[in-house]
Amino acid sequence: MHRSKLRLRLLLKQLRDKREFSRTCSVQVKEDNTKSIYDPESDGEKVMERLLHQATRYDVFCRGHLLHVIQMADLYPDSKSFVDKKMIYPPAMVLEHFNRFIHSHKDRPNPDAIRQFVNTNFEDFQELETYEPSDWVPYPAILKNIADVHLRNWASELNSIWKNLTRKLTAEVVKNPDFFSSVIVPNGFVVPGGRFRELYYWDTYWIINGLLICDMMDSARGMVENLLHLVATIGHVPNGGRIYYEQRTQPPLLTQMVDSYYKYSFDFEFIASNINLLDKEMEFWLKTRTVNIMKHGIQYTLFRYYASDPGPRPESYREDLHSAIMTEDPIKKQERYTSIKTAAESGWDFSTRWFILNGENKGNLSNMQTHRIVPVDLNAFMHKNFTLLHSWYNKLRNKGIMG
Ligand SMILES: OC[C@H]1O[C@H](O[C@H]2O[C@H](CO)[C@@H](O)[C@H](O)[C@H]2O)[C@H](O)[C@@H](O)[C@@H]1O
Repeated sequence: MHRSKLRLRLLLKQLRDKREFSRTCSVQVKEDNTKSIYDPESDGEKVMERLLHQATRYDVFCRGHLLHVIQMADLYPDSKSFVDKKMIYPPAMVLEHFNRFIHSHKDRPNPDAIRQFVNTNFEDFQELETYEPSDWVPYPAILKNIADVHLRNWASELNSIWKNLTRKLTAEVVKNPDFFSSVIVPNGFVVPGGRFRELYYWDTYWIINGLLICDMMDSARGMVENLLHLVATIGHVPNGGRIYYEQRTQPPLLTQMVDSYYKYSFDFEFIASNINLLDKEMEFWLKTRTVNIMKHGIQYTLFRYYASDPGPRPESYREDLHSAIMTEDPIKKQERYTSIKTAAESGWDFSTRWFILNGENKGNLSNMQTHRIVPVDLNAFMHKNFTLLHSWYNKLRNKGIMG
């Protein structure tokens, strides 16, 4: 058979697999991709080129057949290990290799073959490097105010941890982001540590308050700028600095981080030049995370956490799929995934506070219904955000900066 026809057949098969897979696992398939390929008038080679060109790192690390096969093979104790790897080839080529691989194993590769496939197409890579922040000082002013010697030593030890947890993306990642799941940000950042090797949204709130206490104003501003950059590029702050976190956010504390920075720096210029982005984040919450509640004949618009993108969490794929395995109905299955992802978005993950059983806050993990709860703390955060923005807009107006 002509080579291009054979490749086209492989692609058609992959699309069919994806469709079947999307039926069972509710994973999204880009419908326009399937349109022209079934058009008998279309030039198969060109269509294939276009499809392969369109493939992105999202098709490898966030959705699709490859992710499903690799994560379900149970290769690593922590599913996050796979989605944090580097691709050795561009995404389109990795997917083409996968098509050939899956076809040559008649759709049923064994775990050893899958491991071999991963080892030839992916590698572990140090995406981050440690560096000593230029504003780090061994004796921040706060230490002088701590009378108790034990507490002062403890605070001094805490201050030295900044040097262990500060990271920046390596030049290789910034130059070739398509090979990685990392999201590019302009400045260095502090990571939580352990398996959490990337920045996290709400962790950054406490981190920057700690940095400010330790006189590290530039580092704190740099981290706030990273989150503002994410709002500018993605439209909201993702859960963390990985593409597989982009569909969920975390407790909305960016405006309050700007406020913390302002309280130390008195830099109102910083607020003035970024207020549009803070506003943009609020728009995101208003458009995607509100519910209307009627009480005593009055309608209230309140906020909830809600991450409803299809399928399991890519970084905990196998675990989530297993937790929904007993649920046959695809709508209920997706509800389960939504509930898990929404719990992750809340930052509290799998807390008993998200359980609902027979209308009461009871039950177990299988009764988790995070997206059906209106959390008081989330609404308090949003209230504070709007109050701050209101006062800053007033100040800008009084200064004649805004009409
Ligand atoms: O310290 C970073 C974050 O760690 C936990 O959440 C993260 O890991 C979860 C499990 O892999 C994942 O579901 C979640 O999306 C991640 O944010 C912790 O629960 C978070 O509060 C914390 O920000």
